[in-house]
Amino acid sequence: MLETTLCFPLRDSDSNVGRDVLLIEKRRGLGEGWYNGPGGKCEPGETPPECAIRETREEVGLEVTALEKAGELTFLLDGDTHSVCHVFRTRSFTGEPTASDEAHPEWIAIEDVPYDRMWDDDHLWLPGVLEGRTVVGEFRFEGGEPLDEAEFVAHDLEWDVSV
Ligand SMILES: Nc1nc2c([nH]c(=O)n2[C@H]2C[C@H](O)[C@@H](COP(=O)(O)OP(=O)(O)OP(=O)(O)O)O2)c(=O)[nH]1
Repeated sequence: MLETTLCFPLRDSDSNVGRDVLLIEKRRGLGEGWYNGPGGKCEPGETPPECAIRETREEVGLEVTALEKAGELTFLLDGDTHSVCHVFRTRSFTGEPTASDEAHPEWIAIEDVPYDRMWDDDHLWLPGVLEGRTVVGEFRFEGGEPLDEAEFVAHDLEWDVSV
C-alpha cells in the first residue's frame, strides 16, 4: 500500500482578519506544475506525521513542530487502490519558506487558493480542511497510470469524522 502525505501550514494573514495557507508550485513528480501542499511518499518504517514533517522540511525548509490530522484520502485508479494520503494542518513551525528543486512555496489567502491549477478533486475537500474540519474521502480515477493524467470520475466524502 502506497502511503503519502500532505501538509498545509496556516498563518494569520498580514493584511486582514483572514488566513493564509502555504502552497507549493510543484516542480517535479506526481502533480508537476500544479499547486499543492508540501508532501510526498512515506519511506519504509516512517509514520505519516514523520513523513509530513520531513517532506515539509525538504521541500520548503520549514521545521514543523506539531501537526493536526485533517483527513485521510484514498485514491483509486481503475478500481484498485492507488494510494492513501494522510492530510495534516499545522500552525506550529519555524523558519521561512524557501524554494527547492521540488517546490516553489507561496503564502496564499485561503479565499484565493487556485483550485483551477490543482488536482481536480481538491476543490471538494481542501476548503473544509482549511476551515478546520476533518474529512475521509475516496476518489476514483480512470485511464491508467500515471494518476495525474487519469480522469477523475467519482467521489465519496464524510465530514467531521475522526481521522
Ligand atoms: N492535493 C492533492 N494531492 C494529491 C492527490 N493525489 C495525490 O497523490 N496527491 C499528492 C500526495 C503526495 O503528496 C503527492 C504524490 O506524491 P509523489 O509520488 O509525487 O511524491 P514525490 O515523488 O513528489 O515525492 P517524494 O516522496 O518522491 O519526495 O501528491 C490529489 O488528488 N490531490
